[in-house]
Amino acid sequence: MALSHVVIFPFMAQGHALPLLDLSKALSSQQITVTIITTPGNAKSISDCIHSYPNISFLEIPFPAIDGVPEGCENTSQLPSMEFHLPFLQATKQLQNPFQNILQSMMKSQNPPICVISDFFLGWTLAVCKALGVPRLVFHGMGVLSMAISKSVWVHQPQLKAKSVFDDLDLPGMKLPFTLTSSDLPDTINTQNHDDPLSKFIEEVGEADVNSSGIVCNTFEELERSHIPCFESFYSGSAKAWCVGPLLLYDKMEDLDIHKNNSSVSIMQWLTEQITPNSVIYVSFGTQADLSDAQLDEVAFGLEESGFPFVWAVRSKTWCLPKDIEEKIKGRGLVIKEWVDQRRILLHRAIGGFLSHCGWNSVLESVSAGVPILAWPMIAEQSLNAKLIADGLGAGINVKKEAAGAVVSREAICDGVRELMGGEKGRNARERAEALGREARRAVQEGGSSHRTLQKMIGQLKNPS
Ligand SMILES: O=c1ccn([C@@H]2O[C@H](COP(=O)(O)OP(=O)(O)O[C@H]3O[C@H](CO)[C@@H](O)[C@H](O)[C@H]3O)[C@@H](O)[C@H]2O)c(=O)[nH]1
Repeated sequence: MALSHVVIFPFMAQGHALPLLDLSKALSSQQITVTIITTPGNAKSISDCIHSYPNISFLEIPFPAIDGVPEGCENTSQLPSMEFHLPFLQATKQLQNPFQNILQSMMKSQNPPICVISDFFLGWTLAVCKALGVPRLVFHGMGVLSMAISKSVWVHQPQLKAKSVFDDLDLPGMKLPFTLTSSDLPDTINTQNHDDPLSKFIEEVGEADVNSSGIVCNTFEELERSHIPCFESFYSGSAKAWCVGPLLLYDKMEDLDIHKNNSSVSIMQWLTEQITPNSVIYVSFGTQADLSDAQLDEVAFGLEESGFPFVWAVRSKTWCLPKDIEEKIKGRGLVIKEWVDQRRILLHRAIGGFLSHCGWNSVLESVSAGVPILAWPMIAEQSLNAKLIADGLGAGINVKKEAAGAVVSREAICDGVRELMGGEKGRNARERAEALGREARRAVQEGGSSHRTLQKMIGQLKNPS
C-alpha cells in the first residue's frame, strides 16, 4: 500500500523553510511521503537538506519576474534590504496558478495528498486547496505566544487606547508572563489603521490563516502550554494548534554535514580547543536584520572588552572588523562571514551563551541545546520572543537598550556578555535553559508531548471524522 502523502509549501526565507524541512523529516519518520514545492533558486539548498531521505522529494515552479524584486532574488536572504520585502511577498502570489496545476495533477494521481502544509505568507494556497478539496494546514514559523499576542493586538488594537508607548497593554483573555507595551509590538501590527499596503497583505494572509484546517506549531507544550487555548480561539471551526516542536530535533545531525564548509570545520576544531566548558559566547542576528556598520563596530568592541571568547556569524559582506581590535581578539574571537552550522555550534560543550536577535528558530535551537540567551531583539516578533525567554521563562537576560532605534553601545554589549557568561543572573539563566533543553528533547521522543501530537495529527489527517 502506498504511504500517505503530504505536500509542504515553504515561504522562500531560511527562517521559514528550515523548520518545514525538519517537519518533512519528522513526517518521513512516521512513514509519510512528502513533496516540497519550491522555486529553482531555492532547490539546491532544499535538495542538499533532504538527500538522505528517500520519502521526501521536491517539485519546482518558476519564481515570477516582477517589478520591485531584483532579478534573480528568490529568497529573502538575497534581498538588498527589508524595503524589498513587501514586493517579494506580493510576487509569491503569482505562484498560485502553477501550484494549482501541480496540486490538480496530484489529486488525480494514485496517491493524492492528505493535506497541504503551507507557510502563512502563502495565503492564496487556501483558495487552491479549497477548490481541490484538500485540507490546508498553516505554518507560521513563530511561537504560539507571539502569534496569540499578534492576533489579539490585530483584533483589539489596545495600543490605540494607550496614553504612551510605555503603558501596559491589556489583551482580553490573555495571561501574559511579562508586561507588554506598544514599544514591544512588531511594526507590522503596531499600526494606527490597517490601510497601508503591508497591513493589507497581512490582513489577506491572516484571513486565509484563520480559515485553515489547523496550525502546525514549532513549539512544545512544556514551553507554551498556557497560551495554546487563547491562540486557537482566533481560528474558525475546530482548527487545532498542533505543537510538534522543536522540529530541529527531528533532524539527524549528520545531515547537516552538507553545510560543512571549511569554516565550519575550523570553527568546530577551534571550539574543541577551548578547554573550559560554557566559556564561549556565540553571536548571530539571524538572516534578516540589517545592522549598520556603526552598530557592528560597537558589537565588535563590546565583545572584545568583555574578555570572553566568542564565535560571531556576521551577515554583512561589506563590513570589516575595526583594525585596532584585530590583533587584540586574535585567538580569542572568530568572526565568520559565511553560513555557519549554528545548530552544531550551539550544541558544542564550549558554548555557554548566545547573543541573539531572538528569531524563533534561534530561540528553539538555543533552548534545545540548553544554552542561555543574551536577548537583543531587532525586528518582527523578536521582542516578544525575547520577553518570553528572559522575563517569562528565565532562560536568558536582556541587552540594555537606550532610546528606540539608537545604536546599542559597546558598554551595554560588554556588560550583557559578562553577566550572561560570568554573573549570577547568567548562572540562573543557564540552569533554566538546561532544564528546558531536557524538556525539549523529551518532548520529541517516543511518548513525549510533541511526538504524541505529531502522531495524533497524522491520524486525524488520514481518517478525518
Ligand atoms: O549562518 C547561519 C545563519 C543562520 N542559520 C540558521 O538560520 C535560521 C535563522 O532563523 P531565526 O533565528 O528564526 O532568524 P531569522 O531568519 O532572522 O528569522 C525570521 O523568521 C523567524 C521565524 O518566523 C522569526 O521568528 C524572525 O523574527 C524572522 O526574522 C536558524 O535556524 C539558524 O540556525 C544558520 O544555520 N547559519
